[in-house]
Amino acid sequence: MTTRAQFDKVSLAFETPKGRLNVVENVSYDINDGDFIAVIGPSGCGKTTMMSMLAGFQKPTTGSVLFDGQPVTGPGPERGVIFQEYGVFPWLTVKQNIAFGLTLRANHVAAGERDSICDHYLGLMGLSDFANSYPKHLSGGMRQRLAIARAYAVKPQFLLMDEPFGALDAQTRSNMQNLLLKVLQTEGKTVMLITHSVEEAIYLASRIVVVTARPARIRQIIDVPFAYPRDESIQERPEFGELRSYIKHLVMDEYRAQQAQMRPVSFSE
Ligand SMILES: Nc1ncnc2c1ncn2[C@@H]1O[C@H](COP(=O)(O)OP(=O)(O)OP(=O)(O)O)[C@@H](O)[C@H]1O
Repeated sequence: MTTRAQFDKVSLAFETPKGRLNVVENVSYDINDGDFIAVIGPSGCGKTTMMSMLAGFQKPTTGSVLFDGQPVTGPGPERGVIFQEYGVFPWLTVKQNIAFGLTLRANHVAAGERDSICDHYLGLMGLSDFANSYPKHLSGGMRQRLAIARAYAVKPQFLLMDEPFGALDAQTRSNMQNLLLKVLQTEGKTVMLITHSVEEAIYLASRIVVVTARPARIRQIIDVPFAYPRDESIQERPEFGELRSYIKHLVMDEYRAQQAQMRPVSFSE
């Protein structure tokens, strides 16, 4: 199996006015081609920071983050990113936003094809009626779907998704999860997804990385025992319920540790 991404003894600390804040500590794991990794852990523990090193937005303080065997030095077209506050340009219309990545050199496609790709994703994301609207006229959930459409449209091999479905209502969230599974099945991608939902992690992922309260360390890596393609019926299976209880327990444990740490916020040095 080909290794696509590697975290090798990765730590990251921020220098803040109050001292050094350790956010990620000694994290090592590999992401292989075709893996779907879900990262779960308490709020503020360092999940986004961990992902942003693979996206190329942050550099580790010690250790290394590799993509296809090379140290990550910045963002790249093979890594499609859906971050919470990233990816929708307010000065472009909905359709222009989806088309944007397809006009860049790395993903360039001819105008006619660009149009049909845009129409396809506008339809899939339920945004066809808003093709010529600007993002400020969209609801939070619609903006989020637009960010997803933009990332999918350029067909990156590797998707980095930070809480991509967090702002969506339950029905849309479930539609988006099923659509992601379909996209993976047809396009064969590798995914790293941050989520707060244990159910979402089990339903979508092949492996779940449970991280500790800050600084984020690996608490446990769990293989999800369900084959792809998956459908919602797996959520009724007893193994799904057992895994859910087990992971919720781990996450709750770390959540409590994080709460204890918050009073007062702990800075080293
Ligand atoms: N540039 C920065 N400078 C200083 N501190 C930072 C910086 N970026 C993040 N932090 C701090 O690092 C910690 C981890 O943040 P991060 O966003 O990685 O957590 P998270 O687990 O993704 O949280 P959430 O689940 O709430 O999105 C937080 O305490 C945050 O305030």
